[in-house]
Amino acid sequence: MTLVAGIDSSTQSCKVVLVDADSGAVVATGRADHPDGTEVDPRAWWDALQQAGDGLLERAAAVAVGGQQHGMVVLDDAGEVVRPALLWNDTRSAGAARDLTAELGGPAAWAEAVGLVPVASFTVTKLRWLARHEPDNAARVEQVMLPHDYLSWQLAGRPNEAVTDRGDASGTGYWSAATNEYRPDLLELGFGRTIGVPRVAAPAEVTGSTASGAAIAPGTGDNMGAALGLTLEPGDVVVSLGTSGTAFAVSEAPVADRTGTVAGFADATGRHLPLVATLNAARVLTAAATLLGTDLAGLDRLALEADSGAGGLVLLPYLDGERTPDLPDATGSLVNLTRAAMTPRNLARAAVEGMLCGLADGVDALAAQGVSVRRVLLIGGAAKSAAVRAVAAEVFGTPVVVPAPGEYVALGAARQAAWALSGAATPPAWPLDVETTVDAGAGTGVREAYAAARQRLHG
Ligand SMILES: Nc1ncnc2c1ncn2[C@@H]1O[C@H](COP(=O)(O)OP(=O)(O)O)[C@@H](O)[C@H]1O
Ligand SMILES: O=C(CO)[C@@H](O)[C@H](O)COP(=O)(O)O
Repeated sequence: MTLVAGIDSSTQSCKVVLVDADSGAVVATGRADHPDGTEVDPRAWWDALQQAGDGLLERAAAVAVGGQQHGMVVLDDAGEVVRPALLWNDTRSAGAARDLTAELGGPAAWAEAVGLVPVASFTVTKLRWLARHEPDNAARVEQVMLPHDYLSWQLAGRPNEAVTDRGDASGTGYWSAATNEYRPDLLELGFGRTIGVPRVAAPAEVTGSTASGAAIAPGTGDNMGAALGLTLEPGDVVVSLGTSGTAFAVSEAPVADRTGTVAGFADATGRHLPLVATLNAARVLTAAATLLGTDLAGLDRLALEADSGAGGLVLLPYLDGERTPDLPDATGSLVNLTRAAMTPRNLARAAVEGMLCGLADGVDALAAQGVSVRRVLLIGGAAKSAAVRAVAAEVFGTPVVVPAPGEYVALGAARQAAWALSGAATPPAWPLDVETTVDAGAGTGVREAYAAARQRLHG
């Protein structure tokens, strides 16, 4: 049996799956936590990868890394980390995003150039922040890479040339998914000078080998990894509920949304991955559970006991600021409190509904860009919640498919590794097992109440 390994180095943890390259069956898994915070020393991810992959990576004939997108990893001329990486959910570069948008001539100019409009998540804004706020650190920077690029480079023994892929490169703000080219002018606009960037490999290229001799595939961003790990059909939209909430679909054509709501990313197969991301997803539920003095199972029970609409309560869940809508300095709000409504059940329900309404707006934004939405595939840590599944079917208004429990980012990376190893024109056909499908729920006014509250508080 030929084994391949897939890695998901995401915000909260590193997960490794060892998979039979022919069937896609998972034969072993590993996991290690990442440090908390919105800036993290990339060496901590490398440590976590070695821990999670211990006893697994050596058994693989090929390996690939899926990683959290956008994080700014800056290295000096000796390949050493200059400062901790600023992550996708670090909002300190919101001002830089506004400046960069204006400097290029506005949102439409950015959408046209690289398929996205700067917000604090994107790498180019973090480089601008670094250049303006830490000039001594900035002066030492020789090259910039993304979290998955850094780990692939470490796995390859830190070669002279670092490698990335279309998917992750498309989230930097200085690479265009429409033209498949870097935009050195935009990198320079952001950072003030030219620095090294990884080479963008072909989707199934073997880019190097590990110390134990495994072939290294290009890897990709975590959302692109998930798209590859799920066998998507036309009309499928994926909603991932991890630290971030994302809604995305594979498309043949590039997307350039000048409102900035949909980011025109590339996927990991040579196509495109229009995507909407929120900063507040699974952790809204953990915060709500803490507030209610319960755990996630308790929150789930309470939310399912409440009526749809939470007695009128609406949570705008901008607990870590927000990216979509673009409100980096926002905080959360709980509105429509009355004595009757203010029960633990309604609070739990409002947390689930608020988290999902932001993603439902994201699915609508994808549809507005021409994405066909026939069903939603729900993945990520919070997709385990029964309340989330039930509310999702209601607010999305489509059937909600919950794939069998699995680490779909890591599986997608493994599938890419198997593809690179095979030398075939297309990825291996691995089946997608479904745990359950929840029928579309009837509209109950939840989204309207959410939209009204958002309009009232944030315009
Ligand atoms: N049963 C559950 N209900 C709600 N949230 C859950 C459940 N199980 C795990 N989670 C949450 O899922 C999150 C981790 O999901 P994951 O997709 O691995 O995130 P990331 O990829 O961002 O690291 C954690 O915040 C965890 O609390
Ligand atoms: O910023 C984005 C997508 O644009 C996030 O989706 C990150 O890629 C982090 O993912 P998770 O750790 O939440 O999976």
